[in-house]
This record gives sequence, structure tokens and C-alpha cells, in this order.
Amino acid sequence: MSNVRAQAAHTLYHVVDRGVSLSAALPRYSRDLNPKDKALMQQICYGVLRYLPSLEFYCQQLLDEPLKGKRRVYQFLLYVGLYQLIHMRVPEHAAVGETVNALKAMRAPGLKGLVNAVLRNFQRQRDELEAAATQIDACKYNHPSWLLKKLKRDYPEHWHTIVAQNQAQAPMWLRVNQRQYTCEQYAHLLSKQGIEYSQFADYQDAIKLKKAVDVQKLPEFFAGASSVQDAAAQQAARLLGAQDGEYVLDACAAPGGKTCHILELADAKVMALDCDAERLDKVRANLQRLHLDAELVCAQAQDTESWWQGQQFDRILLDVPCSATGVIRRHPDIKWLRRHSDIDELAKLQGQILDAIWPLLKPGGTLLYATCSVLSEENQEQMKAFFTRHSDAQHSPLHEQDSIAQPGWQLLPGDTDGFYYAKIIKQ
Ligand SMILES: C[S@@+](CC[C@H](N)C(=O)[O-])C[C@H]1O[C@@H](n2cnc3c(N)ncnc32)[C@H](O)[C@@H]1O
Repeated sequence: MSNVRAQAAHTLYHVVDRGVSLSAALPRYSRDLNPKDKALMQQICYGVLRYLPSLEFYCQQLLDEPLKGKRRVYQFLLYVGLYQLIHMRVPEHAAVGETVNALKAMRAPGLKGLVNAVLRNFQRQRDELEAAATQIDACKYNHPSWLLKKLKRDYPEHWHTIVAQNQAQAPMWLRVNQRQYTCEQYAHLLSKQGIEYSQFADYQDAIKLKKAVDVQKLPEFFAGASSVQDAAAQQAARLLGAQDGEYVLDACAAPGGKTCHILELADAKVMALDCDAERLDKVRANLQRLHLDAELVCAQAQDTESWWQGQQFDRILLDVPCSATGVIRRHPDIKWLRRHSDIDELAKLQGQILDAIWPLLKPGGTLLYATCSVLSEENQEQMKAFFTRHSDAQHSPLHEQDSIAQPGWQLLPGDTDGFYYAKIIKQ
């Protein structure tokens, strides 16, 4: 039988040192665990990634030198032990004992003394170490320095709140398939199943659950009655506003959350394009579960000559690849997988996709630009640059009260994920 803490250390090593995403690493390393241990491993991995800089700092202070090379994975086991001591309601002796025991499963019993000593020394020196960590911004806020700098620049008044939200657990939102149920009807089904919710009138198709549940427990989930999607992401289809009979392009579509929502709201003809064939399979599966249909195309969106047949679209959704800095609380690995240099590269790619796709929109048509980023390079600045390059593009307010001068709508992580939307009309 696999050991939870050992498997968590392997997962974290692969995410942080090898650049594997948490969503890919978790299933791989938790395969042989029972459901309870799987949940515990997930909790530990999310937690360590949320608090990585401070855990690294404590180890740096407590070890003569960091564990390197083949021993690197044991450094992550130390983070697992420290995380349990600091942030989990595990009795301290159990946190230390279980972490030391994991070395047996990792075939490194020789390191028992070292792991035990580091964790015990942390317990003894905890107050001083925690006080020292708060003197370093990256450890105090548990974010990479480059990201903190950008958040402070873009949100001089709100960066604290964003950082705090990034450390929190995200709520679970459902999107009710309006072809099958109204929110009220589905909420009733949830109640009958004993699932508690709080409904939000602002978000037309969305229901927030009080506590996350396995989708298997959701009423008629496999019959297509609902989907799991954050309420901010649910704004896309509503803002795009596709009408029956229209030809719509969803240019970065996988795994298809927004494609399906567009089709739930209108009898439109949708082309769902993505450059990742495996991710397109997920679009296919989602369409099937929801009894919807779209044309699926695997291509680079900006490489229009390779896939576009010449018929212009009435509406285009561009949910571009981005830093995902608006969804850090759902994917804490983003803080460590993203690099400062990625932001300029992503902004460049987003600009290229925008420019390549723009001629494919009919005059009078609508393009909705979307990111799950909170960084201005990918959002407001991207839009500003786009409008200077395209004189036939006109910014359209998303809500009646919006000012024309400020293109776009920036949602910050809180009740919903962080998202950005800008609506552009072609003249
Ligand atoms: C933010 S995700 C899209 C999420 C999706 N719209 C949804 O709601 O489920 C961005 C997607 O863009 C795809 N992508 C990245 N670069 C691309 C490119 N050059 N052309 C087309 N798709 C691209 C990625 O594979 C990824 O699936």
C-alpha cells in the first residue's frame, strides 16, 4: 500500500522541480491510495504549494545545506511535515511520526534522524522562525516576488485582498443547463439530495454550493443537468450573447466549458477550436454529456490559413491562453510554474491570436476577449494596443453603467474567480 506523505512528496517534487502541473501529477501519484488518503494527499499538496516560500525558508534555516540531486524529494517530505505541523489539525507527535515513517516507503530509512531533527527543531524554534519569515515579503505573503510586484503595481489598493484570496479555498459553482432546468428547479433537486447551496441572482445560471461535493452526487449530472464552472467563467456565454442560427467561433475552446454554455443558451452553429488534441477530447466528452453538438477543430488559432474555410463568424469568443493568475486559489501550482518572462510571451501570443482572428469576424459582429488573468499586460494593456492597431474595432460596454474610456471588465478573485472580459464590435 502506498504511503500518503511519501506520495505527496513525490507529487510536489514533480510539480515544483520538474514543472509538471498539479492536475497531471496528483492522479498519477495518488492512483493506489484509498479515497480517504487521496483526499488527504490532495489537501497536503495544495497546502504545501500555497505556503511554499515560508516552508522553504524554515528548511533553509534548519538544514546545514538543502537536500540536492537524488535526495531532493526528501526536501519536499520535510515541507509535507512542516505543513502538517503549522497548518493542519494533526497532533504534533503524529505529524512528525507519520512524516518520519514515510521514509520507509521511500526506501530511505537512513534519513529518519535528519527528518526527525528538522521537524523537532522547528517545534522548538517556531516563534522565532515565524517572526523572521514575516520580514521577507515572499514568505509573508507566500507568493513569488515578481508576481507580488505586478499585483502591487496594478492594484495599489487591493493587492492585499487578491493575495489573501489566492491563499483561500475556492468555492464550488455549478452552471445549470437552462435547456433542462431553471436554477430554482435545480436548487430544489439539490435540496432533495441534501446538498446545501446559496443562490446568486447576479449570475443567471449559477448556483454556489456551501461545500464542494463529488460530481457523482450532483442530481442528474450525467444526464447533463449541470456542470461545474466558476460563476466568473459563466459570464462569457452571456456576454457573447450568441443568437439562434448564428455562426460562432470559440477559438481556444478546451475543455469546452464555455462552448457548452453558448450552446445551452442558443441554437447556434459553433466551431470549437483548440490546439491541444487531448484537451479537445474533453470538449467532445462535455458536449456528449450535455447532448450538444459543435464542430471540433484541432489547430493553432493564429494559423488561420490551415483551418479557416472563408465563412466569417457572427460572434467570436477568444478565451486566450493566459497566466491564469486569476485562478491561483484553484491551481496553487501556477505560482511556481509560471515565470516572470512568461507574461510578456503570453501577451505576445494573445496579440497574435487577436490580430489573426479579427478578419474572420463579420462587419457588425462581436468578439469577446477573455482571460482568467488579473495582470494588466494581458488585459487592459492588451486591449489598448489592439484598438490602436485596428481602426475598425469599437469597444462595447459590457454593462449599461460601464464607461467607454475603460475597455473591459476586471473581476478579482473573491466570490468568483479573477477574470477579464472585453467586448469588441467590428464596424
Ligand atoms: C483558458 S483555456 C480555454 C478554456 C475554455 N474556453 C473553457 O471555457 O473551457 C485556453 C485554451 O487555449 C488553448 N490554446 C493555447 N494556445 C492556443 C493556440 N495558439 N491556438 C488555439 N488554442 C490554443 C489551450 O490548449 C487551452 O485549452
